[in-house]
Amino acid sequence: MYDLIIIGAGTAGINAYKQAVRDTQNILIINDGPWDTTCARVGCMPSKVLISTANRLHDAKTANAVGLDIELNADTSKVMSHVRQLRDRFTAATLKDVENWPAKHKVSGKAHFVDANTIEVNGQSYQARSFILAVGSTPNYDQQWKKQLGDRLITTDQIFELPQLPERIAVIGSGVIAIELAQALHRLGVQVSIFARSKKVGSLSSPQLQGLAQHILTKELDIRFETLPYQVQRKDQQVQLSFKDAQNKPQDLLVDYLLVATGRHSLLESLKLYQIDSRFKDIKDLPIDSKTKQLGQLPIFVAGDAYTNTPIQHEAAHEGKKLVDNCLNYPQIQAVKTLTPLAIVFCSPEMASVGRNYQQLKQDKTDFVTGFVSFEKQGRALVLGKNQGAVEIYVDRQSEKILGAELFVHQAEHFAHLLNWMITEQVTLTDCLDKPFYHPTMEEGLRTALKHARHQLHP
Ligand SMILES: Cc1cc2nc3c(=O)[nH]c(=O)nc-3n(C[C@H](O)[C@H](O)[C@H](O)COP(=O)(O)OP(=O)(O)OC[C@H]3O[C@@H](n4cnc5c(N)ncnc54)[C@H](O)[C@@H]3O)c2cc1C
Ligand SMILES: NC(=O)c1ccc[n+]([C@@H]2O[C@H](COP(=O)([O-])OP(=O)(O)OC[C@H]3O[C@@H](n4cnc5c(N)ncnc54)[C@H](O)[C@@H]3O)[C@@H](O)[C@H]2O)c1
Repeated sequence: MYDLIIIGAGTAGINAYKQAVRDTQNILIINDGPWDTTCARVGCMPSKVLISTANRLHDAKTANAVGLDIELNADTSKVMSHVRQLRDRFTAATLKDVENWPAKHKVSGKAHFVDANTIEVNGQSYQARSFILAVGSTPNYDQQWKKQLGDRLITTDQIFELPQLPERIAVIGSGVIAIELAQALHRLGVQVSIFARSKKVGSLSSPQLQGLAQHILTKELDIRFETLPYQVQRKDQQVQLSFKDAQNKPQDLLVDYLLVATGRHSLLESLKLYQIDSRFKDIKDLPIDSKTKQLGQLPIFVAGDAYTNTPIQHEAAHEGKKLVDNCLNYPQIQAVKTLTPLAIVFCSPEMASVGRNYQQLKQDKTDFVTGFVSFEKQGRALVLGKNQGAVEIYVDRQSEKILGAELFVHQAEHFAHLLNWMITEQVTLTDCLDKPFYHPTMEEGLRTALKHARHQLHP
């Protein structure tokens, strides 16, 4: 019997293995499919390469904002081979790591449970005292649409394999993946039409920032809010979408591909958990503790995207690593959800959310003030030709500690880290304002927001 079996070798599983192997050699890691992680193969990394190239082109094409006039064109077959080349470099690094692990620790194949201590892979049984389930998630799409459209319906599992970018694409969804990729494709010259079932774009929960994001992004992108196609049909090598326009008139749109970005679902369903306990049939209703990630009262823990409200890479890595202690020290277990929340959307301007977001603070009836800054007239943002967007910083009225922030601004990724670390250190508004702010920088904008909050606390 193994001390621990890890199922899934993505970000969470790999981190769990690397942590566990320090304490025991009596472990096994099982993985279905490639051993190079969703993040490196079809997620974070190829998407960020595509976005980065698209933003370079966009900056050059809009260089009149900084007094330049540049004519440029993109050969999208070169762009796509660049995406794959860099992607292959990232996946190769992960695979090299895995290759160095002892062969007796690794099994390739799809695992499922037989009982609480036994799993089966490729017809063979393995037993363990504890398990980490790190099986990740997979894109949602309508099976009927897939049948009709075949290879013309794509998700993030296929898009990075396109030899070149098509002329026209329709995107379903206006969440994180949809908005990142739709904007990148648009900036690379693809005619993009976005169909969104709601009136929300990206991840922002603050009504003011959400409104601003909709306003700014719809100036650049063709987003049809609260509109979904009622019919899709394959027409030779194209897709015809039928939908009703804002005047409720039927319209048809012909595109080369339909990119479906309507969320992802957990692969826990592949594990047949109901063979452990019949109450585990509905994977949306599993008794998994949100802090310790324990399944029921069993020595079974779930890491990463398989079960989370934060399906992001660093959370998956952290959970994978931390859950090893819960497994090897069982029944002594502790919370693994310990990181101050941090989420970034790499659209442009970038969106970010740090600590508790606006909606959570409102729901909890927290007594807070909002320090606001617009970057439209901010000095450094004007110099960079990136004077768009705004930031909200939420400050507790009693303790004057920073509780959270939402951002929609150029390079929000850097502000988000600064603010996250300040929240983690439980820094107060006065502590923050006592720090140096170099001139002229975008960070001076943060100081404006902090001062705005202070003014409300001490008019
Ligand atoms: C397009 C896209 C862009 C993204 N961009 C970012 C970003 O910029 N920043 C960020 O932080 N996050 C990003 N993410 C999210 C990030 O990729 C995930 O949070 C992370 O990959 C989750 O890791 P994981 O270990 O939980 O799952 P995975 O890496 O998916 O690993 C799960 C593994 O388990 C295997 N498996 C499944 N079922 C079984 C079974 N029954 N038996 C054996 N093995 C099984 C799977 O085949 C897979 O190898 C992005 C995701 C996508 C799709
Ligand atoms: N920058 C990053 O960190 C990054 C980038 C990409 C993905 N991710 C992670 O991946 C996760 C998944 O991203 P996502 O964009 O797939 O999910 P999401 O939840 O952000 O967006 C899903 C979108 O699909 C729509 N939708 C859902 N069901 C639908 C249906 N039946 N019909 C039509 N529309 C429907 C939603 O309204 C929403 O617009 C994210 O939550 C994020 O954590 C992170």
